Amino acid sequence: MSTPAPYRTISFSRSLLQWSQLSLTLPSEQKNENERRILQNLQGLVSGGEIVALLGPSGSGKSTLLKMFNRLLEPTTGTIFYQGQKIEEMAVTELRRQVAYISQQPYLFPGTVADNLAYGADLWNLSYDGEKWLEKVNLSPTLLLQSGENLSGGERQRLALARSLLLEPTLLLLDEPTAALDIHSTAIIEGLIKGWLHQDRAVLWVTHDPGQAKRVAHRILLLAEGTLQCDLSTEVFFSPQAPEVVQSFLTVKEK
Ligand SMILES: Nc1ncnc2c1ncn2[C@@H]1O[C@H](COP(=O)(O)OP(=O)(O)OP(=O)(O)O)[C@@H](O)[C@H]1O
Repeated sequence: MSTPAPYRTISFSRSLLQWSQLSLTLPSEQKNENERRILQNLQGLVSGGEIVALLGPSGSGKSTLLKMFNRLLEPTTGTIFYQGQKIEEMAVTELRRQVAYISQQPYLFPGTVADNLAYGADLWNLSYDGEKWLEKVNLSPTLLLQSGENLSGGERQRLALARSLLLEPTLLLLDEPTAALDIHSTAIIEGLIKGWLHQDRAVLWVTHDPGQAKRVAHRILLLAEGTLQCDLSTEVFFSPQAPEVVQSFLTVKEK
C-alpha cells in the first residue's frame, strides 16, 4: 500500500491549538426529551506544520467543533488554548484573524469581489494584490469588479479562501472547502493549502471524502455522535492496523 507522505520536509513544531473536556449541550427541541448532547468530552491538539483532517458521518459534530475554535460557538464545558492562551481571553477580532474559519456556505459582503477581498485587509491595513489572489484560488481576475452575488457556490468558497489567506492567518479551519468544486479546482485548492503550510501554520480540515483526507492530512480525527473515535496518523488510519471503528466507517463510505 502506498503511504501518503506529502510533507516529509516539514517537522512539526509546537502546539498551536489545544482543547480539553470540550462538550456542547443544547436544550431539547421536544418538551419531554432530555437536553441534546452535541459534543462530548473532546480533547486534542493541532501542531504547527500539520494538516489534521476531521472525518465523521453527517451530524457527528465536525462543523460544530470547528466553529468553537474561533468562537462562533461557545462550549458548555472545556477549554481551548491558542498558542498557549485561552481563546476567551483574546480579543475576538485578533483571534479570528489568526484562526480563520471558512464555512461550507461563506457569507459574502454586499458589493464586488474586490470589496470582499478588501474587507479584512482594510481593517488590518494590509496591502495585497487582488488579481494575484484570485488567480491563486483559480478564479479569473476579471471577476474583481463583478458583484459577489453572481458567484456560484464553488466560486464563493474560493473567494472566501482568498479573503482569509490574504490576512495571513496562522491556523485555517476549513469546512469542506472543496465540496462544491470539480476535480480540477479541488486539486488546485489542495495544492494551494499544502503550499501555504509551513512549520508555524496549521490546518484543521473537515471533509466528507476519505480520499481527500488521505491526500492532504498528516493526521485524522474521526468523530461519531459528538465523541472522538480515534486520533491516528493518516498512514495508520488507512492501514489494515486501523481499529474496527475506522474500518467500518471506511466500508460504509465505499458503499
Ligand atoms: N444551533 C444548533 N441547534 C440545534 N442543533 C444543532 C445546532 N448546531 C448543530 N446542531 C446539531 O448538532 C449536530 C452536529 O451538527 P454538525 O453540523 O456539527 O455536524 P457535521 O458533522 O458537521 O455534519 P455534516 O457533515 O452533515 O455537515 C447535528 O445533530 C445538528 O443537528
